[in-house]
Amino acid sequence: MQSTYSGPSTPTRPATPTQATRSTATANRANNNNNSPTRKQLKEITEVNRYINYDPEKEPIKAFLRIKPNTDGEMVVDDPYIQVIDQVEVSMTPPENSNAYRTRHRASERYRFTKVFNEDTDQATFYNETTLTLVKDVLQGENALIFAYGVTNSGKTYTVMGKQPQSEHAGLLPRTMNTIFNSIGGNKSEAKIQDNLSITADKVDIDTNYEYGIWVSFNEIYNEQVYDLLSTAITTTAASRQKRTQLQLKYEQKTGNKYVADTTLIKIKSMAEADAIMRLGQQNRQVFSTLMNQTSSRSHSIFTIHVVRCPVDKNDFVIEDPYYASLSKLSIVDLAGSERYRNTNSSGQRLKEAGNINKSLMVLGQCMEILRLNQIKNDMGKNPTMVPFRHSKLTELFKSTFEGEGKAAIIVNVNPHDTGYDENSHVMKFAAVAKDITTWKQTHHKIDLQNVESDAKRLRAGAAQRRYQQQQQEPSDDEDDTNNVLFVNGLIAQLDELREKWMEAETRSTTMESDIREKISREMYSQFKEMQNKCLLALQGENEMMDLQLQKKGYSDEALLDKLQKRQTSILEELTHLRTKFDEFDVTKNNLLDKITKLEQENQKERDRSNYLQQQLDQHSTEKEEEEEDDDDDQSLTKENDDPKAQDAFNTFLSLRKQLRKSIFKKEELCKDADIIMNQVEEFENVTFKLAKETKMGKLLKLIAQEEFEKDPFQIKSRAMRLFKRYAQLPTSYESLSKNTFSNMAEEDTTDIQGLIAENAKLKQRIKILNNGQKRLKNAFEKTKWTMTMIPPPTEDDDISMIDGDDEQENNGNKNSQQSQHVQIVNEDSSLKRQTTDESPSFGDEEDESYESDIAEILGQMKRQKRRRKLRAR
Ligand SMILES: Nc1ncnc2c1ncn2[C@@H]1O[C@H](COP(=O)(O)OP(=O)(O)OP(=O)(O)O)[C@@H](O)[C@H]1O
Repeated sequence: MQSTYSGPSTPTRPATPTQATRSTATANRANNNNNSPTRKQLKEITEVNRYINYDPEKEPIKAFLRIKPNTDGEMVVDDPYIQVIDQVEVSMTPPENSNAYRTRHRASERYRFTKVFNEDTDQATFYNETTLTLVKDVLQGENALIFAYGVTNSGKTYTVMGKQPQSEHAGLLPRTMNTIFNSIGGNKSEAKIQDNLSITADKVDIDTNYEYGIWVSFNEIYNEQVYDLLSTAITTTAASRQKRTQLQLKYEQKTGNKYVADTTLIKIKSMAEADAIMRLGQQNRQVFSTLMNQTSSRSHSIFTIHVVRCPVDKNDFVIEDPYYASLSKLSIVDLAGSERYRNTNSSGQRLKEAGNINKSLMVLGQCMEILRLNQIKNDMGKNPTMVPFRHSKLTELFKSTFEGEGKAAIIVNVNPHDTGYDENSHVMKFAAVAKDITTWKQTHHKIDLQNVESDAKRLRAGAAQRRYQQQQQEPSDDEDDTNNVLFVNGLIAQLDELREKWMEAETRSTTMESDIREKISREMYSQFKEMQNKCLLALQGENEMMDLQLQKKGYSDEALLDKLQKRQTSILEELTHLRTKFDEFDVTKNNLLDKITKLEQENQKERDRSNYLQQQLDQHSTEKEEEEEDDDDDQSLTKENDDPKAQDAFNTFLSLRKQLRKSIFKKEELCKDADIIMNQVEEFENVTFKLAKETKMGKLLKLIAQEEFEKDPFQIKSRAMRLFKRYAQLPTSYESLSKNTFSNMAEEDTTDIQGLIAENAKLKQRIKILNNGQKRLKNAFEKTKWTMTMIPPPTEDDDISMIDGDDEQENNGNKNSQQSQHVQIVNEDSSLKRQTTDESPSFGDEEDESYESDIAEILGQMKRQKRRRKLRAR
């Protein structure tokens, strides 16, 4: 049966007189005014344009209104606010309880549609007058989109899917599938479907020069996420829903349009299969209850039919070349309820759902509005505004359709018995905007199949068979039916073949892919193996080299070890030798120490003897001097004093002076006799200055007063000072005495002194020799001690002759670090050699110097005593 659908076309319909008049006037005003038009003006311009500037290449979005009948159990609105004026127009009068009544106006509003379907419209009529033409377009290779818009419980799902029994209440989706299979599948298919579904079999003319393949997908947009309703893994519990795989929208490389990536795409072979698929999707669809409607759908469902067409040439060859094949799509969308969430008492998840539903619907409305404005702007030569398609998944997915790639139809469902005026007014306005949008008609270039040369060809089986039968038999009325059956069978066989080919192609591609993968993996594996072998070979070579090197190294190590062991042995021998030497040196050292002790004792004895001799020498010298002085004094006094009394006094006083001098300067300490003599001097009467001077008593007293005594128990020193002062205060009338007493020393005395000096010199020489011996012994002792306790650091002059020639060659550059042990031993040895062989001492000058200083001190003492004597003489 051929469709008789010829639905009303909005562009051809005249506007109502009032609208047309008002719109034209407004448009004229807008044209005369260069300022930007207001929204109202734009709307009016659109109305005018729709009729005046009709473009046959453009296709406006069709908008169908379906008013839901009052079904059982629904609340009945007292005052119906929708009145159907005619087939394309309704008016809505705001009731008193509506917001519109309170805030804006009370006058009724009129809304025009492509077609208005009242409550009595059955499903078949609605389908035939709204969808059938789009199905035809899809089978001819065009894209189409139908979406049902309306508040909850307005009849959207009923319109799209229908309800049981399907024979009467099948929605436009099953009817579409039925039409498609009727159209492309032939009579047999039709009969089968009728038995099962009891849907009136609509059929559209198709281009028989094509073979058709039908594929379907069923998706859901819920909370701005896209899901697959045909996924086998779908579960129905709310918790598991959260884990459903979210699908992504991706760009088609060829067209740049968005599609749902990785969604299940099922090839449908019959209406029965299509029905099963639809029911599966419906079961999986999200349905949540709200306070307003227990069966309210909270998601948008999208059922897409993909029609693939492959051309058939005049020789009944199906050209399976993708270049000639075409794909067209028909999407049927059951939108979620468009009510506003504040009216639903929603909360939590429901509120989020409502927000998202309304967001996508709001974006859909915005897109429609801007598309419409852009059309007007385009007519006025202005730049278009960006359409916010990407603000929601729904608009993003159907962007291409709204932009002109295919036809679109909106089914607006209203339920005036249950839904409030304000909600339905909103829906009406949306539809009013949508219907003003035009999309471009798609032009299909006829493919010239006469000279198609393609490798992807196969003979259409059914057609060949039919042709053969036609040639064999003359046609008759009965035969016509038979031929039809044959034709249908041929078509079915052809489709089966097509399907098989399809499957083959798929299998081939899958096999090829797997083969390629396997080949690549084999190739990679072989390359990997080759690389592995190479690496292994290289490693083996390296390993062998290493082994060789290790062997060589092992050999040289052994040699080195042997050498080291030899060296160790030689070092041990050296060590033993040195230890023996050390023991010997130890004995020598002890002997030397004994010798040193003896020499020191001898030295001390010699020193004592030297001191004794020095004392003797001093005493002798002093006595000589005194005798000399005494002789000299006596001689002078004899010459100068003729008076006997004076002479006596002089002699007595002189005697006292001599006694006093002897007593004081010959003894270490001032003893009793000095005190007695001093008393006599103090008590001596009539002492004159002259007497004190001539007897040199004053001088002696002065010397005594200046001298330092170890002990002075009788205060000789202070008493001498007092006497000296007393004598000094006496009147002076004497002549000075002769001065030099030493120059007249007797010759024999000088001889004695010379003898003593000579003896002293001999003693000195002997002391020096002893000191030298002592010093050498000390030196030897110190060396021995140094060897035992500390080893000095090596010097450049140190002997390293113990290191053999080979070692020197091996150890060039780091001698010091490796030979310290040898150097230490050699040092010790060489030092010991030096100690035993050197005649002249290398140190020990301090001892010499101390000895010399001792001698110098002795001589100094002698000189001092001599000087003192001279002073005394003076
Ligand atoms: N034209 C009609 N004739 C008979 N029954 C109808 C009609 N329209 C709707 N119904 C019935 O009304 C009820 C609500 O309709 P439906 O479920 O299609 O509303 P809806 O808009 O899809 O709601 P939701 O947005 O919640 O999915 C259903 O039981 C449906 O069968």
